[in-house]
Amino acid sequence: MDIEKVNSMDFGEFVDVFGNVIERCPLIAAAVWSQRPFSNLEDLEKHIFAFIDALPQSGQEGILRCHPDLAGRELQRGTLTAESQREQRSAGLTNLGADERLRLAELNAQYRARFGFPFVLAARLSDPAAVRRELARRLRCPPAQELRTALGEVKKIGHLRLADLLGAHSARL
Ligand SMILES: NC(=O)NC1=NC(=O)NC1=O
Repeated sequence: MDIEKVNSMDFGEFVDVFGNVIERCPLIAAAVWSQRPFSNLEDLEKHIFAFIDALPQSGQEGILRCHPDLAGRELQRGTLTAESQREQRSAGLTNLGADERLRLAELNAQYRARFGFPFVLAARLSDPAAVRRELARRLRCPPAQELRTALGEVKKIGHLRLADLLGAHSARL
């Protein structure tokens, strides 16, 4: 899909296509649509990220809370979005042993209790051991710093999903 096609989309089509670039936050695509035309993938991505950066902290935390836990209940129940299912599978999280899954659930619960939002990490770039290591490490970070880190991961996930949608596998992360 080229950027001319993107710029020609009406509101409904644009939100249909880009509504899950940021997990379960179609409002972001809806808000960004009115800023078209976009010069290229990077420009579209820049507008999506600028919307996130401009939100108050409560809004940013709301975006994080739209993310399903890694190897959590939604994965077990099969209620993940298609993108999230693919990402979690590619990270090797769909066939963990019971003990590994329990360990992650405990760490996720500790993380959520401390920060008030779920642990978010671009799973596609990761694997079970790295997820556990990062979760244990970030659990000890100061809240303000952790919010920034988590939003950075949301952007990495968004970048990868956009690149898939527009077929431009840009190397930059
Ligand atoms: N809590 C999360 O990090 N969730 C996710 N990361 C991904 O890359 N996909 C997800 O669903």
